[in-house]
Amino acid sequence: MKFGVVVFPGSNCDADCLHAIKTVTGQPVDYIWHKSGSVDGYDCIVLPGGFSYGDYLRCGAVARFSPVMSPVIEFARRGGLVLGICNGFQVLTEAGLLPGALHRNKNLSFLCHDTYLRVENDISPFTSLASRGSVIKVPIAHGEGNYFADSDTVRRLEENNQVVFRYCDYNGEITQGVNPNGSVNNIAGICNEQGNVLGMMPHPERCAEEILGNIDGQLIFKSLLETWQRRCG
Ligand SMILES: NC(=O)CC[C@H](N)C(=O)O
Repeated sequence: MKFGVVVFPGSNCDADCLHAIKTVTGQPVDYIWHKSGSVDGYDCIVLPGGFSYGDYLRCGAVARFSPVMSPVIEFARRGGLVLGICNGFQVLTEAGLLPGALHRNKNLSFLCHDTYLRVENDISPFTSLASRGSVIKVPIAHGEGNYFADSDTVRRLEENNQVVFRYCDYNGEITQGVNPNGSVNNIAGICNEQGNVLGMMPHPERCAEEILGNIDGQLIFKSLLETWQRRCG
């Protein structure tokens, strides 16, 4: 399985993603410069976190027009696996690959701390090794992570099982104060209707090795590999 990590001007989690993928999956992984006109030969494209184009206009609003995004959109439409983390999630909503938008955090502060996530969908390619209702601890680091969509869209996301991760407490309960940024329905990550595109605000690459004191983020990378091996191996 071959992974590609897109590098936009201002990406700052590209190296962490590449390292985590290589370490956790043992699979080949390349950087893909944002000016690239092709993503041929890759099985999973990762849009990493950061401050692409300095977050000008809105986070992800400029990166969405990078040359690489046309082949990424085409790849996603053909069913290719695409993972957007934090700024990558913002790029995916701007590109129309995922519905809704990421607004400024409700307290208008940049937030950088651990969060607990309840796995709501255990059949997605990104969570196939989890069980529904299990809880993982994954850090956030964002200023615009307040997920918003109109009520019809949110209803559709819930009905179609597209909410993959929800902010919760360490027990998996949705209690007062566990929603860090004001996201509607405590949404921390969603997938598209087909399930091959995931956007999540928390950073699994920052908690994927023992030395970091938390390996919960491995779930996403190991699930991707497991899914790919089951489908194509
Ligand atoms: N870590 C990130 O990807 C941050 C994304 C974006 N720059 C924000 O502040 O919301």
